[in-house]
Amino acid sequence: MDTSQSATKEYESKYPSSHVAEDQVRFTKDEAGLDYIEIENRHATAKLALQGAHLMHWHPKHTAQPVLWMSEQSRFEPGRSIRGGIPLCWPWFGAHPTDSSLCMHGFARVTPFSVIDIGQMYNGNTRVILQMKQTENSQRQLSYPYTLTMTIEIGATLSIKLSTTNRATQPFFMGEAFHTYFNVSDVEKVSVSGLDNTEYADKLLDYWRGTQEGDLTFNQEFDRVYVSTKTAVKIHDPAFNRDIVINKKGSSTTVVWTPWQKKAHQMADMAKDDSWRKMLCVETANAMENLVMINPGYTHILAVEYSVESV
Ligand SMILES: O=P(O)(O)OC[C@H]1O[C@@H](O)[C@H](O)[C@@H](O)[C@@H]1O
Repeated sequence: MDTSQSATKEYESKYPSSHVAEDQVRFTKDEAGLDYIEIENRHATAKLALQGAHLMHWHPKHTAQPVLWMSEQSRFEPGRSIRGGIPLCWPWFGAHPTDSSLCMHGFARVTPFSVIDIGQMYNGNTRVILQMKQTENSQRQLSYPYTLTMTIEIGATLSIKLSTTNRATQPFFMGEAFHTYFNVSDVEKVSVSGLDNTEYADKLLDYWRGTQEGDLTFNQEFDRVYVSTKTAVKIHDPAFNRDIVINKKGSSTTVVWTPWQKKAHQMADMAKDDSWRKMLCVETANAMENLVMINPGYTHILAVEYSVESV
């Protein structure tokens, strides 16, 4: 029996009542013990890690190139975040507001999730519902009771919903983001529209505040948090003959980041070549003054839909 068969058997015995779309889904496990779900349906291929509900690959069949970028040097280890794809930042974005010893971008991206359901949709899409497990590490960092559920629908478009329910008796504040690494032809040859006239904090200038004029283009390290913006954003990539369209709901912040060579080469999980040029992060977020307050018993949903248009 190969690793994927035994992982599937293990899954079936754990989740006997789940509606598994067997011909679309394969469960695998690597040597480090991380679990993955590989999906192929008539619209797309995808792969996700259960640690961090982390989508690593999505390639709609109507486009020549995958949409998500993954670092070839990414490490796959329990408790370590994966470089590329869609890391999930929760329940804070960036550094923890009061305790710098806690991990950057929150603990969700290094916490295992359980499978709640996997099913085939009427339109041929595959929907995966995952819920974050409570671990000693997560409880140490957030003692409030909550439920965090991620719903990922894989098709010609990709829809992701992160739902946070406050199960405590007092309100709680949180930051969050889908920290998506997009696969681009060359970061210097793409532009981003949809943020014209939007206020931003520039992390490279100690959070200096400015207002965006026109489309974004990139010729050096770029790290800006665009605040109080709910608009759709497009990545125009003429060399790949496509636009990537990012439509969002429940998000008031968009973060745009490219490390450029020096920073990319300082990162242990990025290659010391030019592969950083093939990525651009456009993150659907709630951060800074757009933190979300959830009242007891209420649920907040952060949602995004990615689609690819030929140009
Ligand atoms: O290395 P990490 O923790 O995944 O963060 C990567 C980047 O994430 C971006 O969202 C931040 O704006 C950057 O400042 C940061 O460098």
